[in-house]
Amino acid sequence: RPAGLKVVSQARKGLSELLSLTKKDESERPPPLRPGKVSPTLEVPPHIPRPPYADSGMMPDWDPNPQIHDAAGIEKMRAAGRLAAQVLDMAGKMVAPGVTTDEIDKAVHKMIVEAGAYPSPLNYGRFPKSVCTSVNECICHGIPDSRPLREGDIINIDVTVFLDGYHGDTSRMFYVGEVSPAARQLCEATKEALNAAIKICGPGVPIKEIGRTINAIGDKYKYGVVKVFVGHGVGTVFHSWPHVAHHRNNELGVMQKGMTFTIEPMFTTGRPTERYWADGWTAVTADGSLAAQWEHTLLVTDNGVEILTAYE
Ligand SMILES: COc1cccc(Cn2ccc3cc(C(=O)NO)cnc32)c1
Ligand SMILES: [Co+2]
Ligand SMILES: [Co+2]
Repeated sequence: RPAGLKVVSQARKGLSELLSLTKKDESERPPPLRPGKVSPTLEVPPHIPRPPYADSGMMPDWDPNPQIHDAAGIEKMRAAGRLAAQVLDMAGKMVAPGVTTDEIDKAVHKMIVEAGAYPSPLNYGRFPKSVCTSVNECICHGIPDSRPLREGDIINIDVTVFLDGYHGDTSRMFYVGEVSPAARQLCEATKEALNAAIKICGPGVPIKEIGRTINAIGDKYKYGVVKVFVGHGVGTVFHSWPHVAHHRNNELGVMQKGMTFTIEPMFTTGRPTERYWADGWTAVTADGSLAAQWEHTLLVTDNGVEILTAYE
């Protein structure tokens, strides 16, 4: 097709897409396309113990039982949490303008495998990469790709490792160069909410107290509190009971000594409702507002909780 005509047809396509953006109802708009390309899947050497879904790509139903450990299990959960925190720290040090999330994925994959562990997200529900990288309006489960990070971006890096039969799961926010005060406040407030929730945890405490505590902080800053994604029991399986809601709720269940679970609140600067990219998986805020998330894996102790994924 002569170049001139091609330009006209592209302009027409762009215009119609622009017009479609003016439509009020978000669901009428075509789902956003991923800006980058997802690279081929990386291998994990066969000698490394792997979770059952590693070969099937299944996303198993959540185990209905809490993950409660004896002394030996606690030691293994400590080791998995420690490795996850170390890998996350390494990944965070890579964050800079021009670095792609695919490069971060490759470095995370390498460090986890060299530690003799399996990167838990890989092939979990057919997730194609070894870490979740959620940038700006991406709420969680962002898939690493060829998009270079840009000055002013905020990024959540979510690392889960499967070490010696136990998962450790943690995530943090990182700034790409200088970010706006509004973006910074969102990230700090979300971290404040996670820390406040951790403080109220302990044996016998109702799990719903977590959501009450986090929701109150979201309200204080007038942020959206994401409801659709929750924290979870974690241990020999990636996800189990309890569902740990980050909003006010009436879920049953209390924390028990020896139990391990995550708290992973997500706040948004706009409305907390999600929509999905054309890949059908990547959850982004429907109104394009920024989202932030922090996550720790916790162990309920005699008088509180131990943060298994703590970092200096
Ligand atoms: C394209 O396959 C997808 C797309 C989205 C989500 C998934 C499933 N999944 C993958 C990684 C992952 C991490 C958690 C977690 O608990 N983070 O703290 C939960 N689900 C997860 C697969
Ligand atoms: Co996580
Ligand atoms: Co998690």
